Amino acid sequence: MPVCDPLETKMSSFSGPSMMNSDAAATEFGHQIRRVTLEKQSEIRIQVHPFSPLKLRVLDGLVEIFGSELPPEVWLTFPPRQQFAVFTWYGATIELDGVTETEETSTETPMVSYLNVHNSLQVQRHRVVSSTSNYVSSQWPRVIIVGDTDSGKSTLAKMLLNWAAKDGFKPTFVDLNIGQSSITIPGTIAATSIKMHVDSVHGFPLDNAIVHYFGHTTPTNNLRLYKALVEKLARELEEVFARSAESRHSGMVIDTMGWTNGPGYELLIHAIRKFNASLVIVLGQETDLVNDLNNSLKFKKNVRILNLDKSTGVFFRGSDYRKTLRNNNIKKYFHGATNDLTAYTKTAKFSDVKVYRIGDFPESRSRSAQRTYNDDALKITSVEIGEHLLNKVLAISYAKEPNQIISSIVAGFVCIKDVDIGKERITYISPSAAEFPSNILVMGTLTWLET
Ligand SMILES: Nc1ncnc2c1ncn2[C@@H]1O[C@H](COP(=O)(O)OP(=O)(O)OP(=O)(O)O)[C@@H](O)[C@H]1O
Repeated sequence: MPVCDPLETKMSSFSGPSMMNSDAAATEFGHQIRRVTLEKQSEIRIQVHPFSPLKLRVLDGLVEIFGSELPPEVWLTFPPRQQFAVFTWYGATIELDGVTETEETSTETPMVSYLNVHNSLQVQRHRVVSSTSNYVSSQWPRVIIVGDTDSGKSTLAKMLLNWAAKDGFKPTFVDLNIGQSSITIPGTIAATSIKMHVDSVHGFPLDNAIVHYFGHTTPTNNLRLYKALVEKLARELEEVFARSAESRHSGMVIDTMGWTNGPGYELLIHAIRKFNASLVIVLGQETDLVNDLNNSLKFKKNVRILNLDKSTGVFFRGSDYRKTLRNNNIKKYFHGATNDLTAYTKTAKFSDVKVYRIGDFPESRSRSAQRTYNDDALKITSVEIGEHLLNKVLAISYAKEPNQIISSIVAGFVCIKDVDIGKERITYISPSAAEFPSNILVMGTLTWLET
């Protein structure tokens, strides 16, 4: 990677499947091995076929996918639908095997401006490491990325994390994007420390993630709960930073939802304040948003706002496609990125588990209309086990008592596959055979119908 001038209690074994490899369906669509030569500072933008994986290997030169360098000569299998760019700083040759939905090469990328940001963060990190000033006054980088949906926020977050990890730091990734979560399933507010580059196929590490279950893919179902979980996560990370100088100096990168007006804007300001962000990156042509942020944050010390171009390579994802991606994300949790893991099917007596919900919300999104369910938003209510739980994705809480549910992280998730009222038993799938850490399960509106 070239250096440009600088600008001024954890997820347990329920955390999902580990790495795997699969050749799966490529042959069904016929092998089409081809070479692609990339000139310096160019990228090939790929959307993998919806039903067939794509294999890719590097023949010559250094390439990276969103900041994660690919090993030479190793065939990597990318699952159907994955969208990514293979970028090279100095030129490279790669080989592709399989069918792509779309494929285009481009030399017009904002990568230099993104790398400039990384270099300025590195200057900040090194300054903090060598500083003798006290904990409170040390300004380690806390970056929050905001912008419209499909502006490339998660992608830039990955780059900044990967480049920092490559330079020997261990930044924390904070994922507040409940609609298209990156760390684990949708509906979660989570953070994880990035010790190595983020795997281009399998995504973020889950073993040490701090995960809270919001349970919905839109914050409007319970704005107060969303804020409460953001605040809780921010406090938990402060504790981590107080204990670990390495994490503290490495700082954090926060990914947000693409909702930037009205209540969405308020949630952004709330997150900027609670995580004490030092740099707000606004992606895309967002003059109004930049002005609003400048206005809202003018009395907040030590926060800089930087507007960067969005990459023309970012894919637009309509609402149906987003739904499909959410389903894929849950499927990945239970069955692995390349679909070659079998989840455990288990049963439990009704009396073995207790299901709770937080606040008042409509059980299905279609019935929610525009109603805002804010009364008793943080009230914990016991849920009777019944057929309404079919296909619901429930979080396994670490809480020992119901009143600890909001403040507790979750160990993982199960999906309810059958409810036998007569025998008073539920059947569920889980990525782990381990016992639950407590008998408390948390329900939201998230469902998953295996296809
Ligand atoms: N340069 C690129 N080439 C190809 N694909 C890209 C590129 N940049 C981003 N993408 C893809 O475009 C899609 C949208 O990008 P990303 O998830 O970063 O946007 P976002 O702003 O975080 O979206 P949202 O807020 O809606 O979740 C992703 O599938 C990502 O992998």
